Amino acid sequence: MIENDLFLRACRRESVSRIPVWYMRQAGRYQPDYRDVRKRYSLIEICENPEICVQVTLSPVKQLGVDAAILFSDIMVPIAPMGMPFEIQKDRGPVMEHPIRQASDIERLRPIDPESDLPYVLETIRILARELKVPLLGFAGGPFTLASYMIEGGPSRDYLRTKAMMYGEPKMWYGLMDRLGDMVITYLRAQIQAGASAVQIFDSWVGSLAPDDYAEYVLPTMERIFSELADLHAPRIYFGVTTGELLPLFAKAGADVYGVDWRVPIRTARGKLGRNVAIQGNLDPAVLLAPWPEIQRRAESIIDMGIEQPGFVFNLGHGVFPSVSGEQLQRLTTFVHEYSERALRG
Ligand SMILES: Cc1c2[nH]c(c1CCC(=O)O)Cc1[nH]c(c(CCC(=O)O)c1C)Cc1[nH]c(c(CCC(=O)O)c1C)Cc1[nH]c(c(C)c1CCC(=O)O)C2
Repeated sequence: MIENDLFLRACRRESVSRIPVWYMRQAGRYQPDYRDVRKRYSLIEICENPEICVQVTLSPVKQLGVDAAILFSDIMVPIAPMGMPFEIQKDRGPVMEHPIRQASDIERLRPIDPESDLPYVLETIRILARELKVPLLGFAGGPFTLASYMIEGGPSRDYLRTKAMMYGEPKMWYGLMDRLGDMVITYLRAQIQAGASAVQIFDSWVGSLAPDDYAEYVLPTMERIFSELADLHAPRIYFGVTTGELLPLFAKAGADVYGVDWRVPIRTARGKLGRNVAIQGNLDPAVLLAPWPEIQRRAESIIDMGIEQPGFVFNLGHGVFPSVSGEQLQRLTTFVHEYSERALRG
């Protein structure tokens, strides 16, 4: 039962008494108890075991006092039931056994049925929805970001194979975008119907595209995804990294909230996105390694810009990383609550 709905109110641009805060990748290796669990289970085994997955999802909420939980999973989880096995390699990320190389690799991709393909994800969400006092975020990867792993075969810096297909084999590319768009719609609808109160699309690597190419090759699929999720009335968040030049096009995708990284100031992001959406972000996670006064100074500046208009959620500009101190995150969470409460009182 949700008792603290600040996050949902901010996503809907309603008035709040203080700014809600959560952190991307708030569950992970910076936590000693997460590292203990990972000694016994792989990441995928955690995701496939509702009892463990619930505890991993709950632990940062209890430890940090954040205003939202995010389902512990990975963007690659629904790719396996589409017919593409993968593994998560330590300190590297997702690696595909047989990356996409030809049209038949795309044609053989299957639609997912979350209840039969991913029952453990929906069971985890149902348990969390009963136990949590703050909203639960579900999530999926963005089609471009997912395609980059499926085509490159693993993490990439320049996405050469992905872009070669996008620019040179548009029929194949749109066939892949259509299938991944269908999967994201089906997967997020199932997460919301199981109990997620909001959803986020992590399109982490889409910032590698030029605006015209994003508009041509990716935006139509994003418009379809957000439009197909509208009737469920769960806030839809769209996040990417290095997306400053894409934001005017991001605004056309139809999300309710846009997550931005530290490269674009909140005020500038609002200018590019327009006034009728909420903003989430955008502390550079590396700042968490600086002394507390520097963290506080930057958090104040972000909050001062965030509260200039209704619809602001404090977050990092990308995920928490392993060497971050849990104590600093705890201190930052308390600071955001206290500083924003005073600032909003005027
Ligand atoms: C690009 C991406 C992936 N997965 C995800 C993204 C988008 C978010 C982002 O951009 O950071 C999404 C994701 N994956 C994971 C989360 C955590 C959710 C939560 O906070 O509970 C989230 C939000 C678990 C995970 N997924 C992964 C970890 C790493 C720790 C581990 O292997 O246990 C976690 C906590 C593995 C993974 N998975 C992926 C990569 C690149 C890696 C390796 C990077 C790393 O090692 O941190 C793909």
